[in-house]
Amino acid sequence: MVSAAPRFSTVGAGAALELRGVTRLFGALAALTDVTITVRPGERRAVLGSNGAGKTTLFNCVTGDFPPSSGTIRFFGEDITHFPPYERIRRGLRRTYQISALFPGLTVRDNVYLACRGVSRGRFSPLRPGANDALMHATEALIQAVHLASVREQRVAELAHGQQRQLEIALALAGAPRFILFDEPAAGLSPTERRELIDILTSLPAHIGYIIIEHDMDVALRVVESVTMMHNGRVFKEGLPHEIEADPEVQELYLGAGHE
Ligand SMILES: Nc1ncnc2c1ncn2[C@@H]1O[C@H](COP(=O)(O)OP(=O)(O)OP(=O)(O)O)[C@@H](O)[C@H]1O
Repeated sequence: MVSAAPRFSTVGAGAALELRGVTRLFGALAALTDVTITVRPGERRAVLGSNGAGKTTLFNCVTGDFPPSSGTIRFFGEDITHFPPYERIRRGLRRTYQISALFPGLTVRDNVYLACRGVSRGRFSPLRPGANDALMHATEALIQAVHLASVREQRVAELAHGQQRQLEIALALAGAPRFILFDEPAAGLSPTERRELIDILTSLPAHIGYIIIEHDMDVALRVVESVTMMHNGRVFKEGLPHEIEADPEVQELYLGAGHE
């Protein structure tokens, strides 16, 4: 049955991401209250909830943009609760944003290249023979992974909205991530673009786990194996996609009237 208890907990060293008792206050407002979530390596999880449920704050706590007021966050066993964002990135954590973080005047290829260069930390030093080849190879592999090979020389400003979202996924994939936080990647996509997105997400290498915030249930429940439902800053339910979809309380709260 679907329950509010941390249903998928595998407490201990085996977790990719483990939040324990995470609370985040903004003044008197508790955006998150005592959130405990455990995600296994390679696991794909949807975080659902109405507007204001605390989903983005959850991401901000994990990335370090807004650290928790209390509680702990472990990433592959390491306590990262107080790490700055770049230390988390260095350990293989990535995030996409609702608002585009692309360079609109540059080509698709240059955007991906810069992302690979930015996270390479000298691994692809241009001063070493063949280093640039390795960077170009990584760039091309990511362009292929997000189905943008036919527009690799186009400027980002000329791309369709869906292609821009695909490019954001390529940037998140730069530098061998272990875990990605996807913030509403299907927002504003056409039905065709959504199908493309589902295809890209389900084709990611199996070792890359992710959490996806997504209001479009058709997308969210197709690309994950587990769901955490949030309400008023707390974990409300956890379950398998089909359980969450069929749950009367979830339907009442989230799928019913009033949800955007
Ligand atoms: N920087 C902030 N300062 C003050 N309050 C904030 C801040 N960020 C979030 N909040 C508040 O915390 C609560 C949770 O917001 P959050 O953005 O995490 O929800 P959400 O589930 O992501 O919503 P949405 O689906 O609308 O993006 C809301 O009441 C919001 O107003």
